[in-house]
Amino acid sequence: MNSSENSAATPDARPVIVVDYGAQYAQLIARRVREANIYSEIVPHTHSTAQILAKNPAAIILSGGPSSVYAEGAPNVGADLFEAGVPVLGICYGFQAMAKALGGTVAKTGLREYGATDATSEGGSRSVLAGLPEVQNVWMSHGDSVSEAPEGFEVLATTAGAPVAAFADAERKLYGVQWHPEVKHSDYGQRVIENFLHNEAGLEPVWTAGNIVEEHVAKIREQIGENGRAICGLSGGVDSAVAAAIVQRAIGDRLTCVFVNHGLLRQDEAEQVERDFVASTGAKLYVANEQERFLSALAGVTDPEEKRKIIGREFIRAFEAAEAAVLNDAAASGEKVGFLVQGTLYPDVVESGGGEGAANIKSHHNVGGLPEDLEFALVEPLRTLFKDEVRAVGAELGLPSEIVQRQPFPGPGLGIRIIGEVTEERLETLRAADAIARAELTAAGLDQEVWQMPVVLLADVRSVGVQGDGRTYGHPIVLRPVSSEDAMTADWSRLPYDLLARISNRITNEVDGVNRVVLDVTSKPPGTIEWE
Ligand SMILES: Nc1ncnc2c1ncn2[C@@H]1O[C@H](COP(=O)(O)OP(=O)(O)OP(=O)(O)O)[C@@H](O)[C@H]1O
Ligand SMILES: O=c1[nH]c(=O)c2[nH+]cn([C@@H]3O[C@H](COP(=O)(O)O)[C@@H](O)[C@H]3O)c2[nH]1
Ligand SMILES: NC(=O)CC[C@H](N)C(=O)O
Ligand SMILES: [Mg+2]
Repeated sequence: MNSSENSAATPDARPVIVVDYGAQYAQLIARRVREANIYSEIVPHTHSTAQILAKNPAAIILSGGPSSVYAEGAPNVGADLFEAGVPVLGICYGFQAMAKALGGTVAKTGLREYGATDATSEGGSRSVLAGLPEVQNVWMSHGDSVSEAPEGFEVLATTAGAPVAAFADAERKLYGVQWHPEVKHSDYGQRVIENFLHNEAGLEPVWTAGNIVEEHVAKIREQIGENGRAICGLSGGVDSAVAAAIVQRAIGDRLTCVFVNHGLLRQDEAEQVERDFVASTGAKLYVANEQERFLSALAGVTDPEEKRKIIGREFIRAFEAAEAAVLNDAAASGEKVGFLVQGTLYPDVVESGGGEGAANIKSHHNVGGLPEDLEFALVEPLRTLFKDEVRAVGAELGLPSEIVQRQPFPGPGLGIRIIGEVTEERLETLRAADAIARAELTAAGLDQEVWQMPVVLLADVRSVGVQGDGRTYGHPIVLRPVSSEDAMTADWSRLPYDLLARISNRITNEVDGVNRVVLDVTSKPPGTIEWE
């Protein structure tokens, strides 16, 4: 998505639906569609044709997947999906499933293609390959092939291992490619996707940062009403700052931001949020000092999910208390209250098991960690966006780059970075170590290279050390620097050794009770970014 000019047009609310056949790349397909300035959502292949069509899709993309279409129990696509008049693009497994459903032939050819391959296409209508060279480098990952295209289809390309590597039926607006246009290794992949969306399906590229802001401002005005008032949970992070700015644009000073100091913050964080946020936005800010509430609720708790649920619940209790403190008069005078703005993003929803068909990986405090007796009506303008999209929206709203480019910090804060029970003493230890690591990363000029760097205290692990000629029996600190595009996947950052050495030296010298610093070299998956 671009931060864009043509904000006058209204966005096409109809999504492009990506049907996920268990692909490694379903998320990536949705992102590429969004990069083409068209809104996209993912659904699992267990959705029936009726469920898919109920979403009123502007187009449909069938993803790749690990199965073979001819195997018993393989996920199928109903032939009725192709009769709805909605343009469809099949990719890899999706392409094969489409061929089979429409009467073509798919077989195990024994010709496996993994990685870079040349696809050749000559003459004909070109269709989704319009404007591409006749021989292009595409990225493949298949062992099955379409050997005969269904009736009515034109073969658009071939490769050494795939006699039918791409096909099209322009009349019915049905298309398929054996390769993966969504991965960057396919040289013209994005062009194939854009040809499909813009030229063949005829969709306007109007899903832009400017339009998202306009659409949400209008929706929020309607939801909150003429005389409604709202509070916004503000953390100092990007998401809540952008959410607050959108809502402020919609209802002005009928919005009050509430910053909860839950005692799980990093060093100097509370002061910094109070200072910077108000200075750059002029928003009304109420600071709720709730350290006691959270720490006593967390006493004795070690299970990560339990911690998250407790923190999610206490956040809501803190918001209720704050609302009573700041909006009591408004409620008494008959104004509408009870709206809570949160900076919830798409990945928070997916990881909390709220993405359709997704597993519950961990309960994000603002989604899966919400209590059942929640009485607020939630206002979540960023709920369908990825982080980089939120940053584009923030820039569009004119927020300063210190806020827009800020590294993420989870709402449950240091509470999920102490492995073991959360106590005041452990928080102090972790705060000191974290402050050193952050200061050194900043001094090395690497804040923008690194997505975020959780610093974790293994409070229940001890190891033997030697410091000042004496034996120590202390705790390890874990550094978890990662690079990422949207927090859904991540890789560990290759920080320079001398920087790591400086951080390690300073932490073991300056922080009492810590005698060892270790580096987490796990990507996501399999590890998540946070340890709990
Ligand atoms: N200390 C806090 N006080 C009030 N609200 C909070 C606090 N921490 C988190 N929240 C709420 O929970 C939401 C989700 O937190 P999350 O950390 O994902 O977002 P963020 O802090 O706004 O941005 P970032 O992900 O960049 O840290 C926030 O957008 C905000 O509404
Ligand atoms: O506001 C939040 N509430 C939460 O409960 C939460 N849990 C993880 N995170 C942040 O989400 C991103 C992905 O983290 P994980 O790989 O650990 O799931 C990373 O950026 C994490 O810091 C949270 N943010
Ligand atoms: N990546 C895919 O979608 C693979 C599809 C199918 N399993 C094959 O091997 O051809
Ligand atoms: Mg945060």
